[in-house]
Amino acid sequence: MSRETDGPAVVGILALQGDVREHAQVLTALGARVREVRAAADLDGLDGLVLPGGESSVIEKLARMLGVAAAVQAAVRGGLPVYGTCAGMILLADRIANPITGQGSFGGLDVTVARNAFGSQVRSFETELSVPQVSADPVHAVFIRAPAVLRVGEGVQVLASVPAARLEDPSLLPDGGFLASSGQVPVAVRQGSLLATSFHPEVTGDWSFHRWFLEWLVLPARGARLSR
Ligand SMILES: NC(=O)CC[C@H](N)C(=O)O
Repeated sequence: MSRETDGPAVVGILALQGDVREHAQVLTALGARVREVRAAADLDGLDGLVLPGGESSVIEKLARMLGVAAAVQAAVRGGLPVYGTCAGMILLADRIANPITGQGSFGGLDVTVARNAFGSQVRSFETELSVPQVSADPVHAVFIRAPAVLRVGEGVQVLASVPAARLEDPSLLPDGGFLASSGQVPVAVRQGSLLATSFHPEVTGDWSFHRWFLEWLVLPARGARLSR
């Protein structure tokens, strides 16, 4: 496999549907080189990958048809840093509580998500999140038909949450367990080299999560590979 040994990190964006351009603008402004990914070969030599917001069932179906789904799954298993926003979070989740018929996910992130858990488009909301690991300032987050994380596995770190009362149907949260007892529902999680947010930093002008993804997941993994 060919790999450039210096220059900017090369970050792919799965470009089948969704807000690809918005992610490209943020990543480019932060100094990464962006490559749109539509085929398995486009993943070759990437330092990181972004799964954008959009419609998860459409993205997953197209990815399967184009043979890129299996390649993304292999890349995730191989440790490629991946950041999924909104639909991208659903694509990374190991379990979807309410898939449409036939909908699967790429998986890798040990969470259960519920699609559209905060309600329909008209119930979209914006809020300031406290995310001390990612930013000293509150992070501005916009939720558009966003998924909620209902369960997290042991290796999953919760970076940010919102009150469970925000859910369209708070009884979605499983009884017992720390999620239910905290009254909060996670909206930003990290497991190893995988990062996922229910919301869309690419549309708000708040670049904290992209910056954190590049600095803490993409560049260290790249450094480790290059020094091998
Ligand atoms: N803004 C979004 O990415 C919405 C996600 C969408 N509701 C889905 O299920 O894929």
